[in-house]
Amino acid sequence: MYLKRLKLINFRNYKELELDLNEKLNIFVGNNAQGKTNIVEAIYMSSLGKSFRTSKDKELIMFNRNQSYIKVEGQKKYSNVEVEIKLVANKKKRIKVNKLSLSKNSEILNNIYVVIFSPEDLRLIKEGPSERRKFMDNELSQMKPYYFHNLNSYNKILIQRNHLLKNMRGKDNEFMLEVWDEKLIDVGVKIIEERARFVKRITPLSRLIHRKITNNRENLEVTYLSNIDYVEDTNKLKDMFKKQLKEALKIDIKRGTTTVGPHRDDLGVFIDKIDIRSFGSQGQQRTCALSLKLAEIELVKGETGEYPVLLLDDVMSELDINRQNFLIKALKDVQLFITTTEINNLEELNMDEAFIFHVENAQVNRSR
Ligand SMILES: Nc1ncnc2c1ncn2[C@@H]1O[C@H](COP(=O)(O)OP(=O)(O)OP(=O)(O)O)[C@@H](O)[C@H]1O
Repeated sequence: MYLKRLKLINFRNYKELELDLNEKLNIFVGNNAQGKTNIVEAIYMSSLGKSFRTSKDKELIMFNRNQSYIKVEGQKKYSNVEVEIKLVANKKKRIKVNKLSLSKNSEILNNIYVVIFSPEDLRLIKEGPSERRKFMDNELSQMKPYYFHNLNSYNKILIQRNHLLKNMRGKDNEFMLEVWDEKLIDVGVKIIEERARFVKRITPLSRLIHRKITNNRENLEVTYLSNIDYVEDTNKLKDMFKKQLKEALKIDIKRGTTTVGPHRDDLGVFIDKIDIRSFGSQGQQRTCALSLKLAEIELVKGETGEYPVLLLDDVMSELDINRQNFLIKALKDVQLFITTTEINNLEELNMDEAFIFHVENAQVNRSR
């Protein structure tokens, strides 16, 4: 799919902005703090209904204003799609898809598909497990709205269970946990099963891409490190979760928190059996992150029939010329949005068809 038009009112530092977009390549160039990432952020919002930079919608509304509006129009293989988001200070955001108001904001998912690649993503392998869980969760949420729903439910149940655990010390009321355990297991198992499927699909895709980037020198293996000992049978998995919760009960009460469950999952990333999270060079870790991100694009295509649009926020200058080269070649079918402070760094891009937007203090001017 590709995006055709973007409109912003009182969004971040944009009082009013309307842009026609290029089907293939859009480059936003400008100095720091001018408003480049704000544009990418608005596009991301139109896909997932939330920002990748803040969980506080209020921060997205222009200073000293109380409302903000985003409209993104896109073209899919067989249909148009239009997403509108209205943010009002201290109120729930309102979202329309193709002019119809959504009763639940999670219904925004599965309309516009984006994959974002930022400098933080390059650190995906190096950082802690929460970043890798986020990697799985964001993609799964976008492709499968019920996953997003389950994840939210799981987190709410977890908060309740932890609250109860904190108030249990010294009391004989363990039976009160039973109802929360049952709910936690029920939703948790659905999350585990989806993540296991996700990793199974992304493994061969990322391995293939990684081989190409490294000229067949490295063999990438991605594994799902489920915190609950994974078994394919749903009922057995539930039993396992139950058993592990029971075994951890004393520790959980002592610590006042739930120590087992998918909120403790991780991804294992190995090259020729070596754990890259701990032993990879910085270059290897970056290449693995790149392979995973590119695999994600293929996965979205496989699941939805549409290529997602790719948001490359400040990332090109962090890649060496070989990796830039590979990225550009691999992405010829994908609409790109690139933010950069220096256009001369983008030597490998075919600028013939590109739209180049110069961003200065929230003023956007197209030079071609
Ligand atoms: N709610 C808001 N209202 C008005 N201005 C805002 C708001 N939030 C952020 N800004 C302004 O937006 C600008 C930052 O924009 P953005 O993050 O898009 O920068 P950028 O051009 O991508 O810079 P860099 O190259 O450093 O990443 C800052 O000047 C900041 O003050």
